Amino acid sequence: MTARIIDGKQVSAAIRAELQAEVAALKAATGVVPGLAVVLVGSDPASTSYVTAKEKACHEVGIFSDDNRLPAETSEAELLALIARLNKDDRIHGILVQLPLPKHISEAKVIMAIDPDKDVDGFHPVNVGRMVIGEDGFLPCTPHGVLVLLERCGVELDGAEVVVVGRSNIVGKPLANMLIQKGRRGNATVTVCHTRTRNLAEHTRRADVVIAAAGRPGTITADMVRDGAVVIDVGVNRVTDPSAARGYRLVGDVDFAAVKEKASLITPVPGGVGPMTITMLLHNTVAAAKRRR
Ligand SMILES: Nc1nc(=O)c2c([nH]1)NC[C@@H]1CN(c3ccc(C(=O)N[C@@H](CCC(=O)O)C(=O)O)cc3)C=[N+]21
Repeated sequence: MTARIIDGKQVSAAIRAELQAEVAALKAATGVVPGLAVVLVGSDPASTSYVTAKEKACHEVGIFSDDNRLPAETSEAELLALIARLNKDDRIHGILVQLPLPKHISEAKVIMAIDPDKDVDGFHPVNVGRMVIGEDGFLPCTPHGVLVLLERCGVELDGAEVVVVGRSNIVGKPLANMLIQKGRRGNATVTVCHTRTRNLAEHTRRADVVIAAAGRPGTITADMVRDGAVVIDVGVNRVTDPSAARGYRLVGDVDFAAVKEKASLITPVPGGVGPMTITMLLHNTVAAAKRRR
């Protein structure tokens, strides 16, 4: 079987157009403009490019973006003071602190300092707890983006066998929790695999949907995928490539060329899950602005 390639950019563009209309309607009805504070500490090239992409996406849909770029030497106390100020700022409905942070700053402390009602990343323990028990809160952007992508591509999850490869706090763990939840976009039977899983292929071969979120190129090869399976690649790995303009190339966790000959539906990297992550951030920011009214 040769897979249909999921166009994450196209799905993202459709959702961003819907959000743009929502933002315009909110502004017309109430005068409220959703605001997102983005905080970047240091100048890691990958982080800088993600943050720039987030700010650009905000402008496209009419969200006010408050750009906070701080030097790598910023102290933990200074960062916590900035967060306290943003928590109180009425123009700001969402706060995103780009991870990873420099080693001298505790990520756990910083995440805990963000008002849970402005935590559009869905990383605060309060929102993690709400997600696990199925209560309203902010869903983390990447796993949420995966579910919306599957839904918009007509993939039925009810009763499906889903194998998640990876157990990170930002992708694997929340994704597994969301997939087992009762209701729309849930009701799946989920197996979570990781680097200590004894026979990974034995698990992935049974899956109707394989979700790769291990952060390692080549994690999923063609022999590990059942004919006709749906394959979602969450990996974003930079590999050096002297022939590329930027000196590197982006690859996922899936051996795309071989797996696409076996799957029924597959996401590429780039252009798959990545754009959905930013789109769900915009979605959460608009929801935060509406909720606070
Ligand atoms: N507090 C926090 N929240 C995050 O959501 C967060 C974070 N920290 N730290 C880093 C990861 C990574 N992440 C991505 C976002 C967009 C793309 C994306 O748009 N990728 C494009 C390509 C981008 C390119 O070409 O470089 C694509 O896959 O098509 C990828 C990865 C968000 N993260």
